[in-house]
Amino acid sequence: MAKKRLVLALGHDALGTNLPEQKNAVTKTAKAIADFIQDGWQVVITHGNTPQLGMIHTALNEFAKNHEGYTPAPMSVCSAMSQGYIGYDLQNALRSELIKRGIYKAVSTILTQVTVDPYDESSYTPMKVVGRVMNAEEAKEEEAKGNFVVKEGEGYRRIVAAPKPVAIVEIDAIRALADADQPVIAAGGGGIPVMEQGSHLKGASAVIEKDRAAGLLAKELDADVLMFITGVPNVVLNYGSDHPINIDKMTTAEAARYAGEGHFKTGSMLPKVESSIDFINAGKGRRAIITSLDGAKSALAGKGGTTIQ
Ligand SMILES: Nc1ncnc2c1ncn2[C@@H]1O[C@H](COP(=O)(O)OP(=O)(O)O)[C@@H](O)[C@H]1O
Ligand SMILES: NC(=O)OP(=O)(O)O
Repeated sequence: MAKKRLVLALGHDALGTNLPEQKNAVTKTAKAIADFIQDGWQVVITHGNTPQLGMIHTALNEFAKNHEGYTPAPMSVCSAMSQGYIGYDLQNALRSELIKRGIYKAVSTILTQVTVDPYDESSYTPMKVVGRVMNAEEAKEEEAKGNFVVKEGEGYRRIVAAPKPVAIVEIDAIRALADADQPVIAAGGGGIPVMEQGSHLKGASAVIEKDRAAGLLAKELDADVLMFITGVPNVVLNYGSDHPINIDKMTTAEAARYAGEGHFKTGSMLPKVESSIDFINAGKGRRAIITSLDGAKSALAGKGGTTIQ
């Protein structure tokens, strides 16, 4: 019997937000992923990247500002670096966990590019926050360069467009590894955003929402389950109020209705729910799960978490 395919989208909690945190977090995350593999799932992993991207972008660009001979690094190059860095930690943690369990499978990371539409409407309303907190003077300098900033507390942070993912360039390579039952990490950070210019792919100064890229990945791979591992065990209604209601199960029609009523926050829960609806409606017998790392195993077995079907 063919193995069932699981696309896992890892959020901040599963990765941490700096070097030591990530080193620790991936050890725990790898155990959860190894459990799925041991239980017979074929696993494809994707992940967020904004803390790592911010760290890399700040380090390179601040250094270049103050040191002759160094040039600033574009967002797309930093995105590629973040895929390499996160993939490196994750694939080694998972490889090690699998070996401990007597499972010998190559674990790889595919440097993944995702095409975006240069006229995507997100260009007009940048919303993805990246990088360190700046003071007012630095914020002005960014704006003078044509970049956008947003006020956050006492400081400012850069915001970039989050265009919709159109196509995953390396999808055939990802599928080949998944078909060979090799765990593969792909489309990290939503994929490196690129624009098609004839045969050339030009990096875009944007960040694709990883939840939307995860949905596309799951659709393209015809996955059985799309699971978002995030900071909460359940999706709730009336989020942020004093009377939240846990959702255990919802249909795509119910999910769309709740989304329309404003229960899911833009840029955090909303893209997870919308990607789930899109993934489920594009095939048969599919389900999406939104839960925390601790709840992941039982949610996949049908207990706990939020399931959309
Ligand atoms: N309706 C909701 N139910 C549960 N969590 C919500 C809801 N709306 C917004 N959230 C927030 O969304 C967060 C998860 O999204 P996000 O911060 O993007 O994390 P991740 O890095 O895991 O993708 C939760 O930790 C919670 O704070
Ligand atoms: N690219 C992206 O959406 O990353 P986060 O999930 O870390 O925000």
